[in-house]
Amino acid sequence: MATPEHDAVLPAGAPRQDGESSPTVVLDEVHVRYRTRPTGPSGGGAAAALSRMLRRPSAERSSHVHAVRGVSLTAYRGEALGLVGSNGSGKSTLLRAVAGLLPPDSGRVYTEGQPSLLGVNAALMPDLSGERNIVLGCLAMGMPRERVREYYDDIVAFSGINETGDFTSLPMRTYSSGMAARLRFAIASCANHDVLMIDEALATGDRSFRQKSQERIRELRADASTVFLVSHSSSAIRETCDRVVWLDHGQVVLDGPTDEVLPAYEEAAQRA
Ligand SMILES: Nc1ncnc2c1ncn2[C@@H]1O[C@H](COP(=O)(O)OP(=O)(O)OP(=O)(O)O)[C@@H](O)[C@H]1O
Repeated sequence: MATPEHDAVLPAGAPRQDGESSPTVVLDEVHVRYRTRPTGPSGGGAAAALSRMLRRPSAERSSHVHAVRGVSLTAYRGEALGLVGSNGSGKSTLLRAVAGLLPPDSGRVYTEGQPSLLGVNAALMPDLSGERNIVLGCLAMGMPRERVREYYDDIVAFSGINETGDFTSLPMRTYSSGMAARLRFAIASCANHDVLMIDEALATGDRSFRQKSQERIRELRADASTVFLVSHSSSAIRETCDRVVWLDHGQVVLDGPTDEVLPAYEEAAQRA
């Protein structure tokens, strides 16, 4: 069995194509399991004591969810790759493994640079103002302070959060979910990334914002970034991605051009 590992750089032996289309992410037989423990009433109350007395010994054992099962794929510079699959098929887990947030149990993840994961729950601070979150978010992505100042106005303009008032000075908890999602996307996509992963973050924006973000994704790709997009919206995938990976129960069902994989996935989803 291969050693579980997340390698920051692609090894010399990784498959390479000529010129610009070099690989940015290589997954080699990646397996990810979550350890889970059965829940029950806790603490010293009567319900907890009764629950402990009634619990069978086997329920004490922790079990696991095998969320990603032997996924292998290679993503290249300039590629936008959509991940589709039903709820619980392992899409978010796979992205978290690529981002280095979840170490694989076995198999290997090679990435070029540090991938940035933009999820619906990206860690912005609800009690801090939009302005503070922009600065902290950029610093957290490793951007030098001077660059943050340089990008600040663009981020505010792109997010559109000040269109109806001075929202940058207000705490983020006062934002609508769509505004927060727009700000997250604006922060994450302001700089070039070798690998940018977007997990359903486009879903909350309105139509005009979705168009703007798709345009931004095209620019990132033109600058040779690789973009992963997880979405339940076929139109977002169709408009953004040229390649689609369909996951089911943690395994790759199909991996290929969008116009081949997406119709097959949609047909299977309709039958289910
Ligand atoms: N923190 C966790 N602990 C235990 N199991 C988890 C955890 N997160 C996800 N899982 C399980 O792992 C499997 C894959 O979940 P994942 O969130 O990756 O799927 P998904 O394809 O992104 O789903 P969705 O489309 O609903 O967002 C599911 O069975 C889920 O219940």
